[in-house]
This record gives sequence, structure tokens and C-alpha cells, in this order.
Amino acid sequence: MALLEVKNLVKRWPNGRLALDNVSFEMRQGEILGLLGHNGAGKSTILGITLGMVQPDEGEVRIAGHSVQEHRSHALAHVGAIYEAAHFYDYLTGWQNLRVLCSLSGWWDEEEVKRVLKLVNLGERAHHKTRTYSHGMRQRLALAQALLPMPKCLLLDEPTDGLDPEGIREFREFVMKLRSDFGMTILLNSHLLAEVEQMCDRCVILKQGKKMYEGPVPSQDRQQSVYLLQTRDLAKAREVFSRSGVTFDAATRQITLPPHLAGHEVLKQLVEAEVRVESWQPHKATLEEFYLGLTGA
Ligand SMILES: Nc1ncnc2c1ncn2[C@@H]1O[C@H](COP(=O)(O)OP(=O)(O)OP(=O)(O)O)[C@@H](O)[C@H]1O
Repeated sequence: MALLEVKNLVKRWPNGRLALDNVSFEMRQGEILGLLGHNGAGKSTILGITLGMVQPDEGEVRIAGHSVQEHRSHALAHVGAIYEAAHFYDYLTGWQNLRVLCSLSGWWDEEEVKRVLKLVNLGERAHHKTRTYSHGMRQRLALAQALLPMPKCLLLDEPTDGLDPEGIREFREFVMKLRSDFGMTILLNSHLLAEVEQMCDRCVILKQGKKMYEGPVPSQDRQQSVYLLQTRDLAKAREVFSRSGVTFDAATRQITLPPHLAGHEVLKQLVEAEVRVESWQPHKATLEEFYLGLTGA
């Protein structure tokens, strides 16, 4: 069963703006899914609905089988989130801030808090005032708060915004560890294609509130189906392609194989047809090429 189910969400804001147009997708346990889209595509609206902070006009989100819209506290019992910018009381320490935030839910377990602070690498600074924290440390404190108590599902809304490259890498490695060590299911809302490429198993791409794609992160697709061919025997090559169902784009020299054919089989057919192959190499489309092609940006 899917751990998180986003079902037919429609959201129209009072100003008439259609933010979500029948969006559905699912996440299985232990999956890291990237939610991609341009500014205003509807990513944060999906997170807001998933956290029960925004009411959809149609559809629902279910977590571990519980509807967020009907049984919010049940559905969110095992969910942690970094949603929009984290705000802390600067005159309190990291530890005291966590105490205040946890008091809202009535949960507090000193040993668990110590463990999580150590996990996010804040153990030593936990008793310093947050006004002395760097942006990266604030993000780690926000993460600690999202992890108390340890959730099954983590929702991250652009968590690395404003972090320097080192901070981004540290954050990424940490999130990957949450999945490998705790089997956590993680929804990552991000603008950063490289981040999604490196962290996510699958992605959902939104454009103006509509889902344009749901599937594996394209550049990680293990099955090679696009090759680049250089040859002066184009006419002969075209005959081979039309017999075997291969698509050839003369402008880019790209050939796309049908699912039943492997690259070496097409290469063999070309050689048997006496096509002089000057170069033949696999072509990997990047997530950026795929994303820009899909969203028309
Ligand atoms: N409270 C609101 N009232 C009216 N319109 C809103 C509200 N919140 C969001 N919107 C609009 O809904 C659409 C989707 O916004 P949303 O914040 O979900 O996009 P996003 O994909 O998260 O964008 P970004 O990457 O810029 O954060 C946008 O057109 C936005 O202007």
C-alpha cells in the first residue's frame, strides 16, 4: 500500500486562480520523491494541503490510509515537515526552541531530543542562543524539529534554499541517511534539478497546477534507448531504421530505439547493411533537458 496518496487535488484560490488542477500521485514507503515545477506551479500548495493547513476544493491526501482532510491528527501522527521558512525565538537556545515547539503537541522526551540533536550535528551548540546560529545551523534545527518524534514520512519544502554548497551537500547526505537508516519516506519540494537528480528515486513535474510527469528521474533511467550516430551513409542507415522501428532525427543525429531493441543489435544491423559507422555513442538526457522540454521553459 502507498504510504502517501495525493488524490485528484483541485485548489482554486479566492482570487479565482487555479493552483491545482486534478493532481494525483503516490509514494511508497522508503521512497524519496522530488516535486518539481516553476515558481507558482503549485508545489507548496500540495505540501500545505498534505499538512492540513490548506483546504482543497476537491480531492484529498491520505497518509498511511488516513485522510488528512477527515482525520488530520491521525494522518499526521507520523509526519514531520520543514514548511516555508523556519522561525525561531532568537533569544532562546536551540534546545529551548525545541522545547517550546514540542509543547504545542505535548510531546517531550529528553533522551530522544538529545539523540536527534546529535543526529543533525547540533549536539554541541544546542545550548547556545539561536541568534548565534548560521543559516545552515538553523536549517538543521528546523530538521531536528521535524524529526521530533521520529516520523515515518518527512515533507521538505525547499530545504536547502539559501545554503552554501557545503551546507547543501551536508543536508543532502543527511536526508539520504534518514532513508537508509530509518526507511523514511521523503517528499522533497525543490527548484534544484541537481538536488532532485542526486537524491530522488522518482519525481513529479508540475506546470501551472497540472501534473506533466510522474516517474523515474529521467537521467537515472538505467535503460539506454537514445544514441548518437555519425555516418556518411545516411540513406542506407535510414533503410535499416525504417525496417527495425528506430526513430532517427537528422538534425541532432539522435536515434531512439523501440523498447524491444538493444543498442548493440541496431549497431549489428547497420554493420551488416554495410553502413560505415564513424561514431556511435549512448546519449544521456539530463533532467534539465527533460524538465525544460516538458515545461516549455
Ligand atoms: N494564499 C494564496 N492566495 C492566493 N493565491 C495563492 C495563495 N498561495 C498561493 N497562491 C497562488 O497559487 C499558485 C501556486 O502557488 P504555490 O506557492 O503552490 O507554487 P510553488 O510551485 O510552490 O511556487 P514557488 O516555487 O514559487 O514556491 C501561484 O499562482 C500562487 O500565486
